[in-house]
Amino acid sequence: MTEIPTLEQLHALGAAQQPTYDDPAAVAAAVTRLRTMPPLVFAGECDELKAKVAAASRGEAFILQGGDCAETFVDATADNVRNKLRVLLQMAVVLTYAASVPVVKVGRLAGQYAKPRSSDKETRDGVTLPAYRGDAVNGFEFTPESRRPDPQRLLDVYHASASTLNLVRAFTTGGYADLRQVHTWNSEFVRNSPVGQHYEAMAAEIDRALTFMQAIGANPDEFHRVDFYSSHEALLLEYEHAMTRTDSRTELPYNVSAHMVWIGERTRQLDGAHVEYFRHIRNPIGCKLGPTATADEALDLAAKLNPTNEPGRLTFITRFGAGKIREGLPHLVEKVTAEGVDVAWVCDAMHGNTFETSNGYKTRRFEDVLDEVQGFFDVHRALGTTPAGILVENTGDDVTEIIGGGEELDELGLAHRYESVVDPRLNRVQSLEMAFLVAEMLRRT
Ligand SMILES: O=C[C@H](O)[C@H](O)COP(=O)(O)O
Ligand SMILES: C=C(OP(=O)(O)O)C(=O)O
Repeated sequence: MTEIPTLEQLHALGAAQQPTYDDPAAVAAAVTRLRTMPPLVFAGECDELKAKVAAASRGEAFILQGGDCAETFVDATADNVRNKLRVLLQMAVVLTYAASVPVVKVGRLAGQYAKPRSSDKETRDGVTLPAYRGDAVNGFEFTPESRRPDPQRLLDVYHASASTLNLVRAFTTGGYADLRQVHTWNSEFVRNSPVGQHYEAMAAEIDRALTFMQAIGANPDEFHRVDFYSSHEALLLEYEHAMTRTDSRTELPYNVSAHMVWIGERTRQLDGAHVEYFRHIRNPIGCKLGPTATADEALDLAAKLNPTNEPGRLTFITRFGAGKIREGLPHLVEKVTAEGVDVAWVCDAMHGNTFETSNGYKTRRFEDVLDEVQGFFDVHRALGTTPAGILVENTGDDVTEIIGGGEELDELGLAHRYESVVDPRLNRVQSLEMAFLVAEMLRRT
């Protein structure tokens, strides 16, 4: 169980969604180099997150997992990282204050560079090239050179993730995330929107509460830092395997490229390479479950991924779509619960709600995203089980990728600032609106 299978053994099981490299020696060289790189996270931090996920599964905390669909190297800048962190901090403070529950903050960042795709190829104007699979694999530009899978990019992922995580650690421990900065996270653009004003009013209440707590002797340093964790889909076996190390405290293997890693909907085959890899690492892990997942599959996955039923170890991230969740989720949750399986249920309100507009943009409706979260809460309330968190794809910028929301963005408005390289993300205002609405749902549970 603790001995990690070799890369060759994993590939022999059949690994879905892997790039086809044309230079095996260059792949081997990149893997060898990665194996020498220092860890990006410590095993003890992963254990700490596991304990928090366990608390969320008992209803004592709530997980907010958010960030880009796909990070890009060019966007790994200080401004972008700060903006992403800022919107997650704002969402977290809204959820914490409005629902009176500790929020476990997990970024889809510092490693979210590889994407599963529906098709291996993309055709434009009669030209067919490999599909873009994330900056970890190839470039977005539609040229043969750019779309060629390049193993050197695996090392670029490491460096971009290291600098992102370094900055996140500086922001979250160095004062930027201090609760007394709650007003400064409300940037000009958001402040002028109705939801921004709602946030300002709440921030003023938080200020008063903090002043009161200080007056009665609370230590202000308690508000100075926040715990923030990194996560990504562990898709590329070469990268994830090379970033697996033995923890010196316990002699157990951990993926040290992120605190939490998850298995995607397209790579969760019970006998496939990803499940085999994941069952060996000791991080808290997620597994996506879409509308085709059966309760028996979920039970088999839990038995394989968490045979000792360790609390906080396994999160099932459901992504049914707004139209299917009320019908599909109850049976799954009921059966898994009846079997005594310890799991945290998180709602990915994005991936079951994607569609293409008539003007060619991949988008989602804000109302569908919310409806899926509402369905998730409804199902858990009806069954007496615990909604442990939400997963969103969002950004700290004012992009126009998801229609609807308070700004009533329509299909034509998508063209204004559509920047995602794969799936559409909630912008800053939509993220904040969502936080207030979810806080309301959470308060009622
Ligand atoms: O983020 C999820 C998947 O990578 C994405 O939805 C796949 O998109 P595609 O259908 O455009 O390949
Ligand atoms: C690809 C993703 O989701 P899914 O595996 O659920 O399609 C994702 O969360 O980036």
